[in-house]
Order: sequence, then structure tokens, then C-alpha cells
Amino acid sequence: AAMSSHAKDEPKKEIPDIILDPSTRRKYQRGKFLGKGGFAKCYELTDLKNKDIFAGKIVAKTLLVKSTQKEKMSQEISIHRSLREKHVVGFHGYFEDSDNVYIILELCRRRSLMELHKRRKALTEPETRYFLKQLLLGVKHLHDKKVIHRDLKLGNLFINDEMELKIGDFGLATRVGYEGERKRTLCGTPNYIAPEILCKKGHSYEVDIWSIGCILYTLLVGKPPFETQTLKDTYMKIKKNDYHIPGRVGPLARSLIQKLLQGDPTCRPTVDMIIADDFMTMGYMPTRLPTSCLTMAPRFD
Ligand SMILES: COc1cc(C(=O)NC2CCN(C)CC2)ccc1Nc1cc2c(cn1)c(C)nn2-c1cc(Cl)cc(-c2ccccc2C(N)=O)c1
Repeated sequence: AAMSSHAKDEPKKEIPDIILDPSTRRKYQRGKFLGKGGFAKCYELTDLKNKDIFAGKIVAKTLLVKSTQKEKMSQEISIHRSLREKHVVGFHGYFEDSDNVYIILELCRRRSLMELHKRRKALTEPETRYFLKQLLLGVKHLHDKKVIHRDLKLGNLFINDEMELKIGDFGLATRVGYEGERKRTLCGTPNYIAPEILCKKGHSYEVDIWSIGCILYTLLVGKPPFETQTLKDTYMKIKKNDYHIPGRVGPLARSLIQKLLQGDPTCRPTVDMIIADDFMTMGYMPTRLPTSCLTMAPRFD
């Protein structure tokens, strides 16, 4: 066998083929490896009784030794299990055994907006409106429940077989404790990070609005608004609010992007205001999208 990376004496804890949830007595068959993110590995898990298939996020307990890692994991579970909305990834349970923590989540067979973006680059305005509306309905639910996601990005926006968008990965999410609370700490590096976090000012729901602006720009333009060769240069551009919207972007989309990517968080619109924005209401909104959109631009005539 290939040289393994762990020390000789400690046996590598494999993830079992059959996983038992002791509290519900449900048995899952471990299937296809779907990917990994942070400490977690993700597999298809099939409920052996009713054949339902889920996305199982599995974290080895050997990685959760520091109390901060344990607390972050339980915070992710506590926040995600409190949410229930069509455009938030379904939370179906969690349990642990001697070696791992298991989180049972809704499987999204068409992966995420990241894979779609890599394949298609710039999307049409109707497709962008379609996905943005579903993202906004999901974020509205989070904000109504006093949850800030803090890491909204293409790779965390999953797509199911019906081409519906589902917000996932609550690893950086937090709850607003009291009205007007400004969060001061964030342990992790959000992809579309807002300027107020970089400048270590207090932050709140507006960081999700900033990320939505970055997502809108990326879907329409085909690349992120502040992309550079290095993270340091990207952070400089964010702090200077230095981004350019190409001429080919329509006036209503341009105007909404400018509202969302304002440096001053107090100037950014709320989710409800974005849902009512002219870009969302004055253009064609498809009720559904064909899976062909994963590979080529649709014609809406
Ligand atoms: C059939 O459904 C899927 C297939 C695939 C797939 O075909 N992956 C291939 C990648 C290339 N390798 C060589 C072979 C496998 C990926 C995701 C799926 N679905 C899915 C994943 C889900 C969830 C719901 N549905 C939830 C909820 N969370 N995750 C989840 C969890 C973690 Cl820990 C990682 C990642 C993850 C997988 C890959 C890249 C990036 C990421 C990422 N977003 O971190 C995703």
C-alpha cells in the first residue's frame, strides 16, 4: 500500500461502510465520496431502510481536540438544525461514534454554483435573476432568524436535480444576540469578505449583502469583482472599493451591483429591498431552469 501519512503506531481510523445512528437506530450505507471541505469529508449515505440518499458530512474526532474546534462544530450544527426553508440545505440529523461526528444533510446532485460558474463563466440575466431570487429567499430566512451566514460563496450554494439553489455550510455562521449587536470576531477566511471585516470594525447582517453583491457580479461578469494574483492585493482592492463593471452589463444590474458593493455597510439594502429591486422585478424571471443550463446558455424566446 502507498506510504500513509500517519504515524506507524496509531491505526488510521477508517470510516465504516455501515454507519449506525444510535439515537434513531437508522443504518446508513456509505457510498460515493463527494468531496471535502475544512475538516469534513462528504459521502453519499443511503438509509438502508427506505433507501433515501443524503450528503453525509463526516469529521474525525481526532481533528476536534481543541475546544475551539469542538465549539465551532457544535455552533455549525446548532445553527443549521434551527433553520428550515426551501432554499436552505435540509438538516436531517447528527450523531457521533467513538471516532467521528456525522451530519446528515440534503443531497444536491448537481453540486454547486461554483461548478456551474467554472463551466459556463458569465450567465444570462434571466438565469442570474432565477438563482439570485432563490438565494435571497434563503438569506431572508437566515436574517429573519437572526443568523448571519458570513461565508456566502458559489461553492456553498448547492443545486439539486430540479435546479433549485440551497444554501449550505454554516461553518462560519453566527447568531445576532441583541438588536443592533455588532460582531467583532470571525475565525476563518470568508471568500467574499466584506471591507468592515477586513478593517476590523463591527459587522452584522450587511456582510451577507456584500457577499450577495460579489455573487451577482461573478454570475453576470464571469469573474469575481476584486480578483487579483494575491490575497493581499485582493484585500487592498476591497478596502479601496476598487472594482469595475464592464460596459456589457445592463443598467439595472449595474445599479443593483453598485448598491450591494458599497463600502459603507449602513448604505447597503436589506434582503427585502433587493427582492423588490428593479433588476429583480423588471426582467424575465424563469420559473424553472433546464439542466442543460449546467453546460450551455439557454434561449428564453
Ligand atoms: C452527487 O452530489 C454531489 C456530487 C459531487 C461530486 O460529483 N464530487 C466529485 C468531485 C470530484 N471528485 C474527483 C469526485 C467527486 C459533489 C457534491 C455533491 N453533492 C453535495 C455535496 C454537499 C452537499 C450536498 N450535496 C452538502 C450539504 N454539503 N456538501 C459538501 C460537503 C463537503 Cl465537506 C464538501 C463538498 C464539496 C465537494 C466538492 C467540491 C467542493 C465542496 C465544498 N463545497 O466544500 C460538498
